[in-house]
Amino acid sequence: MRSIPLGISVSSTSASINNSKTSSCLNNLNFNFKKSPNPSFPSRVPRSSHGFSPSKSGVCGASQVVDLFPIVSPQIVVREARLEDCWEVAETHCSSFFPEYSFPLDFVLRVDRLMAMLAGFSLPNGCRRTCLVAVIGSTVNEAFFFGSEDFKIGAFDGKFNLNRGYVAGILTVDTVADFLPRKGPLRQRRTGIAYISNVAVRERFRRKGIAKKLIAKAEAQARSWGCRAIALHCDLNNPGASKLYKGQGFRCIKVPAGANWPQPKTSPNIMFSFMMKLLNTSAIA
Ligand SMILES: CC(=O)SCCNC(=O)CCNC(=O)[C@H](O)C(C)(C)COP(=O)(O)OP(=O)(O)OC[C@H]1O[C@@H](n2cnc3c(N)ncnc32)[C@H](O)[C@@H]1OP(=O)(O)O
Repeated sequence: MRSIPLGISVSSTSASINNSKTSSCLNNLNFNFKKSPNPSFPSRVPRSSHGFSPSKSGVCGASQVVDLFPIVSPQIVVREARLEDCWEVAETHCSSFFPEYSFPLDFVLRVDRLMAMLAGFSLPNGCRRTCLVAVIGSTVNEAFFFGSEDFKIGAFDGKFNLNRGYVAGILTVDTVADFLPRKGPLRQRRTGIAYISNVAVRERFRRKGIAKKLIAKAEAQARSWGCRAIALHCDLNNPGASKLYKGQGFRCIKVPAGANWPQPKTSPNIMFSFMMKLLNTSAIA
């Protein structure tokens, strides 16, 4: 057990949030479909359809194989989402979190997600938010852009490039930290802790190390914002995601019994572990 500067203890073994209200919300998506659980925290974990098996002890894992033999796998670039990515971001999100939906509901979901992203999200003053994408097959000169550096449309960069590649994975990182306990009598927002949500990789691209790359980039982004830690909620019934985050150095936070601990708003049946990782701030990317 080690301690993280939050006044809470960190267990490296199992996830435990001793709060029965583990239902709750997704802070940065505007979905309102009653049928669905929180899209960021799916109750159903789609199984991957890759050709590799997860690593057993001492055996090289699938995503490690891709790291070792990059030649046989297409190049994956992780970057900030731009305007031209928005439909594929919506598709990746919906197909990963709502795989059971079929036409026409799946189409409505994608349009809803797209509108939410383009409309933008209201962020408290000083908060940052970035949607990262992992793209495959972006071969031509990445330097040729239309639009402007400083212009943002919703969660997207206002510039775009006709050679955009294909979005295979997504991740949102922000500094909103809605799910952390507030500080002091004024209940001030905690600063310096970035929050990851909406991690999704298209089913046919899973177990190739894409989520690992997205997380690494999110950590670099958080460091560049001056954050000292990064956190997330993970559905306890999502063993693949838990393994991913533990493998990347996240540890489960044990919330003290009776603590007034904010929870993501989703279906009341979903239980989450809150996971956190301290960032090595000397390694600014
Ligand atoms: C904070 C949040 O947003 S939680 C929500 C997480 N998202 C989802 O559940 C959506 C549906 N699932 C997905 O999109 C994907 O399966 C993800 C995001 C969980 C994983 O994406 P991937 O690109 O496949 O992960 P990646 O290839 O980087 O895996 C890295 C390691 O994580 C672990 N891992 C990932 N998926 C699995 C799995 N299904 N079963 C077991 N271990 C897994 C493995 O240790 C893997 O290493 P290995 O392949 O060398 O054994």
